[in-house]
Amino acid sequence: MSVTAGDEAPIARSPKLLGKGAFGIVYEGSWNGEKVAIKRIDKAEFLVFNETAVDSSSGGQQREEENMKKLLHPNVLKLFHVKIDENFKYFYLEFCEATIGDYNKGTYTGPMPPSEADSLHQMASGLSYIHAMGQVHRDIKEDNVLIHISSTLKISDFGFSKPTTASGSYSLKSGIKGTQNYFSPELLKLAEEQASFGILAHQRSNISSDVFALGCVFFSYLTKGKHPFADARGSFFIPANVLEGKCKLELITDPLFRSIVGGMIAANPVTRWSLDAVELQLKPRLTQNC
Ligand SMILES: Nc1ncnc2c1ncn2[C@@H]1O[C@H](COP(=O)(O)OP(=O)(O)OP(=O)(O)O)[C@@H](O)[C@H]1O
Repeated sequence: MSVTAGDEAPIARSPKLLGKGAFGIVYEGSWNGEKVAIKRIDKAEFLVFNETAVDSSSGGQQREEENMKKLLHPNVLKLFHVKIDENFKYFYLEFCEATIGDYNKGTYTGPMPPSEADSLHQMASGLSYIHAMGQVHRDIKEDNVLIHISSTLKISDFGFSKPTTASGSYSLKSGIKGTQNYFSPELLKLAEEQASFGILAHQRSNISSDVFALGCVFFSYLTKGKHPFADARGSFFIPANVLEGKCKLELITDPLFRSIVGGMIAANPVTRWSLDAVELQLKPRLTQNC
């Protein structure tokens, strides 16, 4: 991983747009002759968007860079290079074909891992590695699992990631971050407290909230895009259903996958399954040597 500064435009004149996120635009580009995805973050926009939530130690883009630099795993998106100019910061990322969200919607029909168990295992293995490296992701969702042409799934987008203690806990002093429809019940309760009383300087959360979010991603992957806590009223009611434990596990037809997802989205973080347990349960079904 390298960092450079300079005026030379890193993005071609008419670049191919790959997607847009809350913090930046992603274009196709090249790095050392290899096709890459370049995520361009506008420094000013980022600061306005994040002004109430800046960590005392670093902003999100700095965090994304620092955290990604340390990670090297087949199921975690690789950061090759960072370039900085007056207005933007550019992340040169491993190029992927689509997201799990695209696959679920049917807009991506390219190469995938050979079986559902392989896909689930790859996602669990990437997240487990991130946790083992002492980080919590905090924004696991179907659009943050990318599909590489080699039929490999990769966890991406480290803008909200943070260091954890050895036991997997982390401070909420910079606020609760992430995507609400993937929040665990304990995070939703803390978010309600935060809305009433302000930022919870002394509260802590734990990597098990990432496991809950990945359980929701597993569910949507296995049901082609459904959310376990959505009902006929639409996605607006997902948080209320999470708090009431109203989920539709029966939509997963395979009993093993149903029990794994049930364990991952358990309401109680203490009894929620660990990723080690998830990987162990999937092992007999794997067709690939992971
Ligand atoms: N490495 C990549 N290769 C190919 N496409 C990518 C890559 N990274 C991101 N994209 C595309 O760009 C989109 C935006 O990605 P980005 O990480 O900026 O935001 P997001 O995670 O989708 O949203 P948000 O940041 O709002 O949570 C993705 O949904 C995906 O379609």
